[in-house]
Amino acid sequence: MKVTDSIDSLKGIGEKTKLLFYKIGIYQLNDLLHYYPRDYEIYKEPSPLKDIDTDRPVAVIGLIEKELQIKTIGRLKLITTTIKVDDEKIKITWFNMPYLKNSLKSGMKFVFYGKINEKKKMKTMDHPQIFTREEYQKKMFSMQPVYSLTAGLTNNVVIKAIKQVLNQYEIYQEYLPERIRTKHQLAEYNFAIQTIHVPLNEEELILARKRLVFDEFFLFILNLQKMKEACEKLKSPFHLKYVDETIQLERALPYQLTAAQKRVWNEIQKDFDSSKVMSRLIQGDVGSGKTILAIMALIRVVKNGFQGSLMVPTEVLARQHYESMTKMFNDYNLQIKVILLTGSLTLKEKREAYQKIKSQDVDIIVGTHALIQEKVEYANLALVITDEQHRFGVRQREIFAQKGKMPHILVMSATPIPRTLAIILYGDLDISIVDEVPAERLPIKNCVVNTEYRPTAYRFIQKEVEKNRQVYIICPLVEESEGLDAENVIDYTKKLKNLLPSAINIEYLHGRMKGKEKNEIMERFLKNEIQILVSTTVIEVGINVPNASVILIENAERFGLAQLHQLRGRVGRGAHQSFCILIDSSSKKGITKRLEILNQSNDGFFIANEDLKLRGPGDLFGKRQSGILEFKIADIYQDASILQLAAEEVNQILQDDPNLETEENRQIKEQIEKLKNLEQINL
Ligand SMILES: Nc1ncnc2c1ncn2[C@@H]1O[C@H](COP(=O)(O)OP(=O)(O)OP(=O)(O)O)[C@@H](O)[C@H]1O
Repeated sequence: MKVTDSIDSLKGIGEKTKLLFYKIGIYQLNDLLHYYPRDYEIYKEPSPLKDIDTDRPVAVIGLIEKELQIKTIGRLKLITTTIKVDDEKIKITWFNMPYLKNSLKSGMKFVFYGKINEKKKMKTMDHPQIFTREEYQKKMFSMQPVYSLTAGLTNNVVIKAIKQVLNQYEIYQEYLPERIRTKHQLAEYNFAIQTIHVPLNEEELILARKRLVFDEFFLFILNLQKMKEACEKLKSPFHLKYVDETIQLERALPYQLTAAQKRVWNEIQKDFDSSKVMSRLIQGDVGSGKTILAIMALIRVVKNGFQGSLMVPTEVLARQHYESMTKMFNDYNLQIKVILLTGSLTLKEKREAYQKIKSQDVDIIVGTHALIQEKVEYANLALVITDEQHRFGVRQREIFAQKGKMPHILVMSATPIPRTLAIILYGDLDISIVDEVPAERLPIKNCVVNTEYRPTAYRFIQKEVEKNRQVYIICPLVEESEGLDAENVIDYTKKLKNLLPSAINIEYLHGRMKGKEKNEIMERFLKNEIQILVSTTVIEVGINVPNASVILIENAERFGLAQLHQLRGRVGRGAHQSFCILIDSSSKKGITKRLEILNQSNDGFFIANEDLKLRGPGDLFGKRQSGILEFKIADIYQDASILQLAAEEVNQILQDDPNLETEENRQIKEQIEKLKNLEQINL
């Protein structure tokens, strides 16, 4: 057996389970070993209720006060009871486990393990695990990994599969020099992989995690540096002379570019003036006006007779850019042809698009990942604009190099990272910062409230709609989900429709809808035919509807701060006063404190820094920032100090041995090659 063996070479994994593993991106044993847990259940000593101040599962010893009740709702069986813990009552609900009635009787004491919530001043626990005290004693202090799953695949199946592999192999060869490991107290590689999946205690887990985080950063930075070296030597085959159309557009815009936008535009122009291949990152807070800079760069390219492309993370956003660009080019009579290329086009539409791209019948191609698929042949692509989620890494550059020439690259990012980190993480790119928002913008007014505030919020929303404004409402879930106590867009929309006058058009949007439906909803929202859009976080990145003035975020406690900041950035993009209402459905002090940070500031950098302070380093289970340079295990904020160390080591190594030729460094080189082949490296 080898790590490159297929997942179904394991015992107990047949065709059906194999496909479930495929769904979460696990094809080979190697993928499985690098599929790290998203969390761990830690069975700590049962705590007294008054000491519990966390949103993590805990164990409590409870006396069953009432016989279990069974209620059937459709196909769902709800089993409820109340337990008494230190003179306080907790309402317990299980789902579809009617047999519990036989073993859990009133007057008996058990250990209940689960999350404690508070609903209408009553403490609740949904679907807790139950143990006798003896059983719990045995389990105490053990840790169980929790993996991200897909419907049909259980945590246990993943655990069993991983254990099979771990039991069989001395999996990997250590490749990191002893010197580096000792200096930074890094655990051995095999130990780290083993322990991340089967930790014996928290101390070992922290060690294992540190090693894997270091590796992830180390290899990532090493690759970036190599890439930078390679790029610096490249001469661009595209000579892009200055064109008048960009200045004409700038003059015709309904607004003045901010000083920051002008500065960044100059930096881009300088790259074009030089003979090198541009690799530039434009970093700017939400709504700072990065898009117009991208458009101006595209115009310069097109007016030099070449093609440019804009690649974004979602179809909804691709369509938005496509439409606003087409309109802008028509309005200003720029004679530029734009085409949309996304996964949801029909085969026929795709074929037509490929043809037009190949014959240079179109100038600008806007789309999702579909843009870099094999079948797309560009006639003359000179500029690729992408966002940080689609890091335009080695592989993509290679694809383009194979397809022809090396285009200029512009990466856009709204991630607020301090400059020192940005320099490391985007080491291959020159950085431009749009550090200013348009002057006439009014700062967003924020409030963090609990669920009792909803009626007031709805009255406020109604008034805003009467003023012709529009509203986003964000819910974490698409539909009601077993065991998850959070708002969902489908029921929420129904509820709002009943509460608000029928003249107000309320619709919902979520990621599981078909592409066509999503487009239709977004188009209607853009035209103000829909006034209230109840949505999941599909609207998170880039969506631009300047007339929207309110965003209400339900279960705000469930989101990371960076994500909330992104969501909030959907309003305050026009001249209207905008508002962000964060509904905190938990009553935990720590969480509210976190949300308070958003209340204090609209500045992404400030928020990221405060968040970091609050979480403190080494907080293994902090909410990971989503959407930022997706590392498998590392978190750029939380692990900032390891990132620095890894960067220092890389610099040292490359300074001493640029081609990684010494015996020690050759092993590192081999590891990179191996991981690249296994697609296990974040490039
Ligand atoms: N200098 C300016 N003055 C006034 N409005 C501007 C200016 N620059 C851009 N805008 C407008 O501000 C809005 C937000 O700009 P844009 O969509 O480019 O933001 P962004 O930086 O891409 O933000 P996000 O990261 O949230 O997508 C748009 O409606 C745009 O037309």
